[in-house]
Order: sequence, then structure tokens, then C-alpha cells
Amino acid sequence: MTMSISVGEIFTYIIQIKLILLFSFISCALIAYVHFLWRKRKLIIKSWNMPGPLNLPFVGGAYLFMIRPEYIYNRLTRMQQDYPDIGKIWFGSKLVYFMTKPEYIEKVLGSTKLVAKSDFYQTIIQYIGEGLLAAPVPKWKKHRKIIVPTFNQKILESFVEVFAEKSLILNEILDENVGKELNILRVLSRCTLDILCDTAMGLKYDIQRENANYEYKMDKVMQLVFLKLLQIWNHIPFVWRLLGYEKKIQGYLKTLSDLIDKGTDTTASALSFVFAVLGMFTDVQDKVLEEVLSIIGPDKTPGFEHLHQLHYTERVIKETLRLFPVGAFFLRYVSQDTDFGDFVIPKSSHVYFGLVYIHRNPKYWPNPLKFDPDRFLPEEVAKRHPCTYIPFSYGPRNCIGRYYAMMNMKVIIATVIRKFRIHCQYKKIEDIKLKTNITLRFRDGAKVSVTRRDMSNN
Ligand code: HEM
Repeated sequence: MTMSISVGEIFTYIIQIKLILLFSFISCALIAYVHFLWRKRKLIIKSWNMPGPLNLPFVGGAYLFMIRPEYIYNRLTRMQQDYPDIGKIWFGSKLVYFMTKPEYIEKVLGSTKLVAKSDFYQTIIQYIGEGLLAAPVPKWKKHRKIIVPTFNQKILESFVEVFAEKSLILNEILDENVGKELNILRVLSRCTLDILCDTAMGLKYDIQRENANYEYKMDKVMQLVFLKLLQIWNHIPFVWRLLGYEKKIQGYLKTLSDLIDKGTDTTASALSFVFAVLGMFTDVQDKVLEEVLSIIGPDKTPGFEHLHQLHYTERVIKETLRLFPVGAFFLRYVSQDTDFGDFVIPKSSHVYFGLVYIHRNPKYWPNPLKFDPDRFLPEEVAKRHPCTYIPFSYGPRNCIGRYYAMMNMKVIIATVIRKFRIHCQYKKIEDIKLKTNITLRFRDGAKVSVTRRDMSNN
């Protein structure tokens, strides 16, 4: 007896198999989703009434970041604007709150209990190393106690000479590029990295003159880390490798070797914005020059004793960091239920602090896009809540390098401004479009150039 199967039957079998597979897939997905809801039930219930963007199953609100990397930060900023004071978003399986109300910010950042870093930092740890920035709490406590004294006044004072010496090399490089549109961030990154290697490790690399492109590679590493951080499909190792990102990042890391964990370029980013601002607002530039000349003089090397007298310059730096907070964003892990009066932020959630919107919130900063250094006159500062302005974060886990960075910036500005007039093609703050690769950057370049200053008429 022979059995024959008709083409029609084969077709029916195929359809049935497909239906079974589809059904199995949907069932597995449903089971996984119910399992997820069950595991996260406490977070879901406690955050239920908190406003936020639409969350889809599995991905939550992460679909909002399926955009070109340079637009991700803007989207985050808009989210803060759309949900004033506080909002929430599910980022895959992670519940993330974003807050802009200073009282809420203070409650989290000022707490000695909420000092754990969000596990979003794992990506940073994986490629850049743990450092103090991302260290788990017990290790952080121990290391911070050891490191803080190394930033004391006496030690900082001894660094000023290095700041000044390296700033003179910067001046030589600027002099070779007079009149050209410069990649100012690159030039400044090399200078601040050169300074950091010397002051932190005693290494004399002469990075400013070498052509090893450290800052370029560092930038690429940061860009890739940022992508992995915020586009959750990149968390899947297979996808990350398939897209070729792992190979790229390892390539850059290999050549950065021992510099990688020192490669912070926040100071250089901040300075690049200061230069742009000085170029845009010539009256501000003139006042900075006037102050530098009156405190330090036309040729004298800046010394520690001068720096605390540069009040106007300091206000210019602070106002620049308000509009362009180069530390862009950071996250904390909520290790215990935290009561805010009207609501509770549940244990195991995360808090995101996006600094651009916090610093430009019209509720606390009238006419926020106006560049006005006098917002930082002591009497004006006293009127504001301290957490309306947090470029160096706030509380027990704030930036330990803030005084170092401030002094470094003042020395560089004082050295450069006496020899060069700074120009910038941007005309107003709104013209500067931003992106971030962890630190804040110009989306369309800094558009800065310098010309030699004729000191007979400045
Ligand atoms: C303008 C320059 C700088 C800005 C705007 C800045 C900003 C910040 C911000 C916002 C944080 C908190 C980050 C977070 O919680 O994830 C931070 C932490 C930190 N910064 Fe800075 N920073 C600057 C320069 C520096 C420099 C020059 C150093 C070192 C020499 C430094 C060392 C650190 C360290 C070690 C931490 C981690 C502190 C901790 O977790 O206890 N920073 N910085």
C-alpha cells in the first residue's frame, strides 16, 4: 500500500507548523511578560500614579531612543520639560525617575544613604574602569576618604605651576593656528590631559605635541559607551558584537592603555564652551581680560595667590557651566524606599539627573538663555536653592576635582586671553546645538578661532 501526500496537504502542514510556532512564541512572550510584571509588581504598583511617557511591554520607554545618537540627549531633556518636577520611564526592566525640582534633587543627592551608583554604570566600568566615579559603596567610602585629602589646598597650590607651564605650550599651539577655525576641543583636551598626567601621575608625556590622538580615541570610546548605556538592544552581547561595536571599542582601548581611567575630559569640554562664550560676547571677554590684567598683569605667570581674586572670571565659568553643564547627566540607585511626602520612590529604582534642563528651567532661572555672569554674585546665589545648580553634582558623592578644575580653567583662560582674542561664529546661546557622549559637546563644532592680541590696544 502506498501513501501519497498531496501538495495541498503539505501546504496545510506548513501552515499548521507555523501557527504552532507562532502560538508558542506568543505564549513564551506572554509568560515572560507576566513573569516580569510579577517580579516588578512592587515597583509597578508604587510608581503607578507617577506621570511619564508611554511604556510598551518589554522595552518600556526605550523605543524613544531609537534615534540618531546625537539626538538622544535632546530627547531626554524634552522628557524632563514635559514632566515638570518629576516623572518616570521604564527603561527595559529598569524603573527610572527623572527629577528637576530642587527639593527632590536635594533629598536624593544630599542623602548619605542614597550614594550607590545605578547599575547603568556597569557599562562605564566594563570599558573605562571603576575609579571612584562608579565604585560600589563600600569601596567608594574607603577610597574617597583616601583621595579627598590629596586634593587639599597645599597640593592644589603645587599644581598651579604645572597648569601654567602647560598653558604656555597651549599658547604656542594656538599661535601656530592663528586665524584658522580650530578644533578647540581637541587642543584643549590634549592640554588638560597633559596636565592631568603630570599632576596626578607625574608622567611627562608631552601629549600636546605628540600625534597619538588620545583625545580622539577617548571621544570614540565615550560615544560607544553612551550608545551601550542608552540603547537597550545594545545590552544584548550578540547584537553589540554583530554591530561591530565591541571590536571598535577594543581597538581604541588597546591604544589608550594606561590613560583610559584618567581620560576624563570634562575640564576640556567646559573650557571649550567658555572659549565659545568669550568669542560670542566680546564685552564679557573684555571684562575678563581687564580683570586678568589688573590682578596678574600683562606677562606674569598666574600663581595660586591670583586665582581666588579672579571673581568675574569665576562667574563667567560658572555661568558657562550653568548653560553647558559638561557633566551632562548622572544616575543614582535607590537602595531603600524613599518618602517624598506626596509619593514614595521605591527601592530598586533609579534616578536620572539631566543637568541641561535643571540649569535652564525657567521656573528657577528667569530668561534662562541669557548669558549673565552676575547670576553668580553672592547675593543672587543666596536667593536660590542650592540644587538649582549642580554642575559638580551635590552632596556626599559630588565631584572631588571641582577646585582642581576651577583652578586649571582659570590659569588656562588667563594665559590664553592675554595673548589672543577669541572669536566664535555663534551669535547667541540658542544657536549652539548640543549632544553628549557622556560629557556635553557641541553638535556642530565649537566654531572658535583666535587672533593675536595687540596689547597696545588689547
Ligand atoms: C569642569 C570640570 C568637571 C565637571 C563639570 C565635573 C563634574 C562631575 C560630576 C557631575 C560628577 C558626578 C558624577 C556622577 O555622580 O556620576 C563628578 C564626579 C567626580 N569627579 Fe568631576 N567634574 C569635573 C572635573 C573633574 C576633575 C578635573 C577631576 C579629577 C581630577 C574629577 C574627579 C571626579 C571624581 C573622582 C568623581 C567621582 C566622585 C565620587 O563618586 O565620589 N572631576 N564630577
